[in-house]
Amino acid sequence: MIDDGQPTDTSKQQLDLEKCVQDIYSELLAVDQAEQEALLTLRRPDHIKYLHGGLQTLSSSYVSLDASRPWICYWILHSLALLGAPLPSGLTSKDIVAFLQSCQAKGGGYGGGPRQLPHLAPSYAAVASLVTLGDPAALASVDREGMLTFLESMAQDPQQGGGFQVCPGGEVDVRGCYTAMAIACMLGLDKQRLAERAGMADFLRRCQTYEGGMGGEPGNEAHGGYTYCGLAAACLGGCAHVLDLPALRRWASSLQGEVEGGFRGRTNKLVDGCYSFWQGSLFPLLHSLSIQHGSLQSDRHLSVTSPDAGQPDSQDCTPGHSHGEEHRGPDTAGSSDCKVHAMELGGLRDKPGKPPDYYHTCYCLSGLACAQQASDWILGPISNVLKSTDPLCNVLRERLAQAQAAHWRA
Ligand SMILES: CC(C)=CCC/C(C)=C/CC/C(C)=C/COP(=O)(O)OP(=O)(O)O
Ligand SMILES: [Zn+2]
Repeated sequence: MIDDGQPTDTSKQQLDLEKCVQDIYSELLAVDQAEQEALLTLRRPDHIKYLHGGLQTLSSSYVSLDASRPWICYWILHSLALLGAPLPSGLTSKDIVAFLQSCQAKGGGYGGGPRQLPHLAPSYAAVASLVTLGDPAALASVDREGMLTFLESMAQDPQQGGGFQVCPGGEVDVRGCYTAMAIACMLGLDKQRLAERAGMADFLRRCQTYEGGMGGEPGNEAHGGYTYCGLAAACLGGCAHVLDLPALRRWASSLQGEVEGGFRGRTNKLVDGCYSFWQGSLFPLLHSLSIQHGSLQSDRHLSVTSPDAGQPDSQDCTPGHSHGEEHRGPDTAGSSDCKVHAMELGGLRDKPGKPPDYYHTCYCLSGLACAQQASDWILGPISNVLKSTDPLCNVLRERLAQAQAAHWRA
């Protein structure tokens, strides 16, 4: 493209965003310590209120996200779990299990809504929701046998390129690999056998690009969401050694916003809160794979275990598109909207100037939890500390351990 010196839409948005962040910093510096602490305090009650509002109408609303109802359920439940908050009054775990049950397909797997055909992405969201709920009835509501049959039927012939299709006739991409592996991990199914059946190691190897990140399918641009799916799937399937991990780490580091902080999803795009998880969680995964000093351990399987899982099956838990519709196309960040305290209603968002949504609330909090777990240092008051999440399945570590123990006993 010829550079005519005129700012492009993206570079204008970038400048707006940088100005906005500078305003926020100046504001922080201008106030005394007590006020600074208030500005840096995670507003739990507001976030919880916002999340509760979304769950109460789960079975009747979200017509425009009709194929994403288990996702909405997961985003809200996991956000509440990270915040250590209960379900809203008047809604029980039983109600949510019943709703997800209505999305479970006859032969196994979950659709995006009641009576829809099964798809791997809402299947992941439904299983992760049930693990997050944590009670025995929630876990028992999953047709594990049926799910295994569904997962096996999505595995593609390695001779034809391998990988997992997301639904019958659907795309074959790294989301398929990730959701199949994460579901198998949460349900205590044989991940290794599934990964081999789909020739997953070679499929994932071919998704890594010259930049070091991974695209959705071989030949596609490297993107944070797909790189998370690719690396986490490789870790879960025990084949991370096929990836060029130092290159992946360099790429992920290079996508940090130098001025405004946070992460962007791909080269030359704007930072966005949800990449705090998609990109930010790559580092704990890489750390666990022991490439800290630029060299890999000689162990071929490079397992990552959930440190506090500690259950018989946890050794085995080695380390959609559902980017909410509201995510697309960043508007110009209006600087009057950009003050730290401007958002009064709870929820987290893509960037200043955007409205909050459940998807961004979930992944901003998940990214924050990963960052808190990775260091001894907490930004803001100690009350900002969130519950610990498993960076592979992105459910609370304690709930994953509980689910795995339950399968072990069954
Ligand atoms: C568990 C699971 C199924 C995860 C899905 C992972 C994920 C978020 C994939 C990325 C989706 C995508 C095409 C984003 C680009 O949106 P954009 O062009 O609006 O954003 P950008 O400008 O930031 O690239
Ligand atoms: Zn986003």
